Amino acid sequence: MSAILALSSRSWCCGAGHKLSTVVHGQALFCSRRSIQLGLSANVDSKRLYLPSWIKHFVNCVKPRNKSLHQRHFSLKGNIKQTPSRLLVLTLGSGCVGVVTFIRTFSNHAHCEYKPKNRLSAYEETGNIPEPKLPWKEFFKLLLPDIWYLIGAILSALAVAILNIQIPLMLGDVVNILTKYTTESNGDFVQDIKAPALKLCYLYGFQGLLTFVYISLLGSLGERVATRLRKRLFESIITQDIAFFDTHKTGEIVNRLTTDVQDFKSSFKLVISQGLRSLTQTLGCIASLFIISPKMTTIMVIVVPTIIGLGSLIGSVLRTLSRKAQAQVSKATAVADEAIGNVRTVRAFAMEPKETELYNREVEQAAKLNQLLNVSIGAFQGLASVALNGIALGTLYVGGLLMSRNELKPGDLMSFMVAVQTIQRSLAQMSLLFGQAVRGLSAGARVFEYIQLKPLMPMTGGLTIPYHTMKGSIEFNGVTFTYPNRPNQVVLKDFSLKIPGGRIVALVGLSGGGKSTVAGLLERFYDVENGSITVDGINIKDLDPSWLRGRAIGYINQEPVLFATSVLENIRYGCPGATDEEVKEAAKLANAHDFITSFPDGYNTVLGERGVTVSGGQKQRIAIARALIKHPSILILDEATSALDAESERVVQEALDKIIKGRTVLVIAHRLSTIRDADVIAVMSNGVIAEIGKHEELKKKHGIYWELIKEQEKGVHQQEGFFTRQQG
Ligand SMILES: Nc1ncnc2c1ncn2[C@@H]1O[C@H](COP(=O)(O)OP(=O)(O)OP(=O)(O)O)[C@@H](O)[C@H]1O
Repeated sequence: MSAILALSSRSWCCGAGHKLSTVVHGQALFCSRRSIQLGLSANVDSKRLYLPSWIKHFVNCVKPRNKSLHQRHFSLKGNIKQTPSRLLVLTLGSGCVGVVTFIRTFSNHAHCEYKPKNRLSAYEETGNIPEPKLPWKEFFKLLLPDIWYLIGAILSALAVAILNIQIPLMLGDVVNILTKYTTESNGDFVQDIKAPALKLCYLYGFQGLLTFVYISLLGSLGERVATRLRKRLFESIITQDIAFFDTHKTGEIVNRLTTDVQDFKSSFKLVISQGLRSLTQTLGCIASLFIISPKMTTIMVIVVPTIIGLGSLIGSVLRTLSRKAQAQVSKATAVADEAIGNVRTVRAFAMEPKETELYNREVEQAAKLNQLLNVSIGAFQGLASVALNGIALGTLYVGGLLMSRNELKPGDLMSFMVAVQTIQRSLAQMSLLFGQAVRGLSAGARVFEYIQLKPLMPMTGGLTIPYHTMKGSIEFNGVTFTYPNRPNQVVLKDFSLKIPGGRIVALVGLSGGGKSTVAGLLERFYDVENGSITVDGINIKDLDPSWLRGRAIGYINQEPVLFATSVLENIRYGCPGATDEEVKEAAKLANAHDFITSFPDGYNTVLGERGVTVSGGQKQRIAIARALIKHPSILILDEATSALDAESERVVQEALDKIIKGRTVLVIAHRLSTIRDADVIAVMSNGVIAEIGKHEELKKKHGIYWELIKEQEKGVHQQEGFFTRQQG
């Protein structure tokens, strides 16, 4: 549409005024890559209007020659009646095409809605979740430390806008002098043009300088705010309750830290720079218009608000669409994150094609939504462009009429048109910014949603028990527990267990009986609903959680996770202040020193992501050293050896036997042979303790424990038979 308009306006006029048009448009644009892509058509629009040529055409039309006023009026009408009316038809026609495309794309989308029925259902957005809103108060608090950057940027952006309002007026003065010299030859042109031309030069110079100032200030402000936002978001995420991580996917969380913060930052910068500038220019230019011609301005004041109203209506549809598109991108990222994070499992099941298919499907769905969003934004901008160009044509028509009646000077019409074009460009930029602002607002709302999420459990604060007085006795009193994400399944029902200080208590039982849940509750990963858990008689809710987890309890589970750093730092993770010697001591106790020193880089050997570059047994012993270095009074061994082969199990078990001495130990084990010597064995079934006693006592009872032993012996025999058959 704009191309047609540009071509038509070119064909109207004789091509003069290009230089002037370049100067008028020579403003620094400050957009993100995305907004430039989105805004291409809008920017092209404004660049192709060649206003001075329009004016020249009009000046030619109305220039007093040898015609009567009536003749001039008639010829003007004839000239502008045909071409602009054709243009208006074309303009409105292309606008209709835009509307039809917009509606069709929406209806197409309704047909190809994709409903995954696989593991992706975990990422499905529940339709009833209310859209988060940006908490403005919180946001301003975050801005406060850099308020001077913001004030500086706003003031310089406003100054640029005010200069932009002045420029059309100055251009009008220049054009009036130029027009004077096209009809008369007496006078000093250089002298006459000097003052307004110099003024224009100063204005352009200042405009360039201030543009540099506000862009630099905003750039710095954006980075500082985004950094603060990321820090606060990460701190909030990492301190959330474990229940939060049961219901939120890693990819989705990471997306908020990366894409959402980035989108919010870009939008914020754009809205302050271009949005504020465009708004000021629009308001300022409207004031100028009133000064130049109140008649023409009145017409504009009626038309423009109607267009803005329609724009807001379409905008609300775009907001919903943008939210859907963002959620879908998060979903695709979450799929990739899970597949890459578990690449060994994927490889082991030869699921690469399935994972690729799954990811492709999600990415395509995201692309579809984003394309729809872009098309919709395009349609929106197209319509906005139609409206704005219509305004320009209308102004030209009315202005021409006033000129033909000598009610307006050519320079004034020039000023009016440049001001109108400034308004048009500003409005086009604002419509372009709208899409970006919508994205930014919902991205910001998503970021603040997590920042404001308050965990139910504190990270610090509460009682601590001095190391030398701590006995480590533990008591579960009538504990009832349900996982927050599965409220209908009661995992522990009135569960009671006493673990005297310095004793070893083993928890055994069928899979899913609630053994790991008991360990998790002792670590206070979750709070119990009914009953209590005490350490040395103190309810763990009254104890300092960071002391409880960081000092009092050492937790070793079946699948320890190591970090992609050196062995030394991995062990030191258990006690950040530990010396190298203390790290080595802990490694020796965990039977890890020898294999660590056999690595070419020894303790400085860097482990792969999640510790993939060491064997299962080695990983487990590094994890034991990491738990030991904090000298915990209580040890939880949750299936610590069950993932290991017989040889690794033996070495790890040796290490465990050494470290459990003098500590209160809760052992959870499947292999009953490993807990025979425990002081007490508790057999769990369906969330309660079904049997309790020593190994021999329980065996004699011929109950669940005895059944479990029989089952395991049968399994061992079957395994032995299998190997014998294989060898035979
Ligand atoms: N994070 C969780 N969210 C919801 N339910 C859970 C969660 N973790 C475990 N459960 C459920 O709680 C019940 C007890 O699980 P738990 O892991 O404590 O059993 P377990 O006795 O340790 O099993 P296993 O011997 O197989 O490790 C199971 O039904 C399990 O599905």
